[in-house]
Amino acid sequence: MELKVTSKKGTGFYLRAAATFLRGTADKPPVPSIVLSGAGSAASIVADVARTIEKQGLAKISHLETSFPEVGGRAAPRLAATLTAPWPYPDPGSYSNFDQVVVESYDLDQEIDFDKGVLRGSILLHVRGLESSNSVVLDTRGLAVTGAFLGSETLQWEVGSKGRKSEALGEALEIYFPKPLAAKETASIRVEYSTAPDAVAVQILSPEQTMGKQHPYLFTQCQAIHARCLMPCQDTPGVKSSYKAKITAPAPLTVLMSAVSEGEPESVEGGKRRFAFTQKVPIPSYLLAIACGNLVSRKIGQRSHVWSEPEAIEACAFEFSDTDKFMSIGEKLFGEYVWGVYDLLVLPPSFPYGGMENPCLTFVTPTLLAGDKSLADVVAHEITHSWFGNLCTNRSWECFWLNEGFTKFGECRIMQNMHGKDYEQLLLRNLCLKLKEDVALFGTGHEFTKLCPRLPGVDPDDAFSGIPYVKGQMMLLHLESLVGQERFEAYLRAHVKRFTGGCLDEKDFKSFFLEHFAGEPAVQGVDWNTWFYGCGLPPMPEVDSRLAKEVDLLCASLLGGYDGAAEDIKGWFPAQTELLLDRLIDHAREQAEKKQVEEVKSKLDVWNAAYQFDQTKNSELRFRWLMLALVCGDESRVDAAIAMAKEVGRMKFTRPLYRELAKQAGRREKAKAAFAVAKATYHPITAKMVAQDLAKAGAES
Ligand SMILES: CC/C=C\C/C=C\C[C@@H](O)/C=C/C=C/C=C\[C@@H](O)CCCC(=O)O
Ligand SMILES: [Zn+2]
Repeated sequence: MELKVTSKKGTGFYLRAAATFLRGTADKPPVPSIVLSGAGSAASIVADVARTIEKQGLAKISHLETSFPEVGGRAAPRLAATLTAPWPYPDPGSYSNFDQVVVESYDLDQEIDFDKGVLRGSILLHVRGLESSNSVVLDTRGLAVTGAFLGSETLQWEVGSKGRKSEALGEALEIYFPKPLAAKETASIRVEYSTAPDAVAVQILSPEQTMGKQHPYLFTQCQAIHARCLMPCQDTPGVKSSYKAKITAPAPLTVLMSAVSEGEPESVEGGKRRFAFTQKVPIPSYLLAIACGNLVSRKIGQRSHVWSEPEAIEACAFEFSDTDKFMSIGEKLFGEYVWGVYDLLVLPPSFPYGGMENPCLTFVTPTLLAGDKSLADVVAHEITHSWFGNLCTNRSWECFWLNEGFTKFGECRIMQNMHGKDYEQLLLRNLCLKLKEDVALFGTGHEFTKLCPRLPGVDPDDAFSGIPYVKGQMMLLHLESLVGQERFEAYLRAHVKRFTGGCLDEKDFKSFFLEHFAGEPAVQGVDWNTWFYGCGLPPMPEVDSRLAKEVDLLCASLLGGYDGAAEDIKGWFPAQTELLLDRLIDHAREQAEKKQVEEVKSKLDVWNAAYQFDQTKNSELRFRWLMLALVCGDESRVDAAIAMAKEVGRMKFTRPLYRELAKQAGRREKAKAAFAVAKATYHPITAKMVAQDLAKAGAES
């Protein structure tokens, strides 16, 4: 919520408005935070209002930003103050009362109805009281609840009770116990419900949208707070539950879950089959996953099968044949793999992420199918989540970096074991560029550039970027540089042992690190607060890589007028070519700022003749090449860029392509038209985020 302050209305007006938003009204729930901004004389109104609201105890000033934009040829002071209300629930992204009652396990029983686009059935929640409580509060979004029961007894329930509903968090479902549930007492509550056809967690593809064109396909994506669209749950990473599930689907479709299969499905009436699963390791709600389609599998390792539609299975089995190698390096580095099975499911192109670490069954995008295993590092990343994230879990989305920073570190360490230190350094060089770009996108003083941002009542999708990944990895590399690699890797194994099965936040991380290295002078001077709560870029690590130097040399030659030749990059790692393109994009952006990009643009066809970028099958290279063309203002590749944005729903590619297209008026219309067509084929999360990006681009133009 943003309030733009002008000096036409006085302090009293904005004070009343801010207080009304923060307190809420009979028909509008309170907003968790407000940004007040104003320039010139309005800046002092912003300051007055913010100070008064804080004095009244309604909210705290969580961020202040001063800038001096030019207004009418003169620099005027501008002040933006973020006021954040105290968050009344135990998790910033959930309404659930898991500080009073916890869901220890559940049994999910659902039938997939492709015709109606919903899942229908029940969930039996096994809860335990932590203190005496009258009700259990669960998260939901759009669920049609038809009943709640304790055995055969009907329970009272209410949706959105006590104003707990919002666009960002959905609607609380409060179920009242017939008598208070005492501490340590258990109860099993059954809720009957069906999901909404527009549930953000679920994408249903028509047969025409699949490779085989014969059968529909369904898959879910619950991270960060979308599990509540699938089931009433305590949708916070701070609660872990084991589960059993029975999912019924029309034959001959196969159902897969983030769990171990109970074997062959049972046939049920109406030409359907019921699949059963057990996940005995307690997991947070965001790791629940379901997929259903015409799926086949191939064994690719001791504990691993790859699943996909039949048309792609051979290509998938080849691409991911290094899975066992990653697994054994992961076990050597981080400890025993406890999940039994490690399968991969290759989804349709609309899958919104590179990979999702659903336990026992990693979901991956088909954009990894480069034909040469060069993009399988995403699998190393997802395997690393088997320890960081899935066993040792961020307590809330405000410390997401404890999942992703550790995992990025671990992924690169697996790669060091595969290809050597120099290769890990090369990856780091690429990541430094990525971090710079992501920080620039939010703006260097933005809350979301912190390693631990405040996210009360915020949909974590809005805060998502590479920052928790790379800034987190950099913090760990910094700590490693203080104690040495061997001791740091031993610490990682100790960290896994310490936090396995539980959750942690940055304070738990810090105190265990200091406990582990007690008495070690090297770790005494760590500036923890700047790492955790400082905005913008951290100190960049010194990168020393022969592989990166080769790239720098070629980049300098190309920019110095050399035309390039295929042999230049023969035998290169694709990550080197990625770095080359990233560096060219960086250069083109600088030139575009100075309105001098024509020279780079004039070289694109020449470089393409040398390196065949237009023909690449590697999605990372294709994406960078098309971005370079867009930054250069190359009209001849706009259609190719639009084609990639339409065909691939992986947000890492789709969002930057749309954003770049939308920067210029003419292309913006093309981008909007493309989105209007492609929207229906995207996953709901991609559709939501691209719509936001395009709206923002329109507003800023
Ligand atoms: C500070 C950020 C706070 C919270 C973000 C929490 C969750 C983000 C949510 O939007 C879900 C993210 C899911 C990510 C899944 C996989 C990624 O690792 C993929 C990375 C990009 C890619 O390779 O396509
Ligand atoms: Zn990850």
